[in-house]
Amino acid sequence: MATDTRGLTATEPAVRVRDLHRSFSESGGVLNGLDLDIAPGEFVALIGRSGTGKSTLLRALAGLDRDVAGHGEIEVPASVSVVFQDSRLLPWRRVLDNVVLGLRGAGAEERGRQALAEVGLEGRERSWPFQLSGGEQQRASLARSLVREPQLLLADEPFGALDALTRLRMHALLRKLCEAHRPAVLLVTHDVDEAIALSDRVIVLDAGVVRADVRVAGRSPVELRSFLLEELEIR
Ligand SMILES: Nc1ncnc2c1ncn2[C@@H]1O[C@H](COP(=O)(O)OP(=O)(O)OP(=O)(O)O)[C@@H](O)[C@H]1O
Repeated sequence: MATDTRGLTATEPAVRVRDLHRSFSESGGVLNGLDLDIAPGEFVALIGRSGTGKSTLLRALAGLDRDVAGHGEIEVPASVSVVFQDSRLLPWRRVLDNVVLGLRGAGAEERGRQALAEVGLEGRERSWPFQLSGGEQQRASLARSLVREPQLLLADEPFGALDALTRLRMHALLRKLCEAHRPAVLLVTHDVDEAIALSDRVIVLDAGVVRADVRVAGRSPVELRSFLLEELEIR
């Protein structure tokens, strides 16, 4: 199996990646011996210039890259949820049905309703996805992830398509949800300010390896921002 999944103990990292290599052609690797640990409950943002392998890493962790086997070690928790830039709600199912899709057990629907209430979509259970705004669709997508109580939440530019104000609202919501549910989070973003605002740690990926790995706590956001922009070679 490509990805090793397991239950977690308090002392183990939620995510452990060692010497991960991935290439898609003869001409060079996209991931070039990447190492990464994420602690349970830790929120890590992953930034890097376009094409540096962020989505490739996320797909490998999500188990969506079937050909990554044998290219390094990947350990992730048993329950992983993924949120993408588009909500990926099924258009032919109502919002609540999307949220609980695949869930079993008598309490599934009630848990779905609670998750929708948590993201501020109480009363929209029977709406169709097309009846929701872009931000509401992303909130439904977050509810669909969180109702599964993942130990790891992977998010690939989840707010990239939203306007600035909706984005800020989604930041506050995501922080609140993560504080309540405490999944480990890996958030891929192009937005340095989003990375600083949301995360405990920011990782800069460059040419498929970790170029910088910084803790946010205790650092001035202004100084951290300029350090990260330098690491991204944006001056
Ligand atoms: N399935 C694939 N087949 C061929 N090439 C791929 C595949 N997936 C990714 N690549 C290539 O790997 C490189 C890294 O892609 P990836 O999507 O991981 O970058 P990224 O850092 O997420 O970029 P961006 O910030 O632009 O989204 C790119 O050159 C891309 O074309």
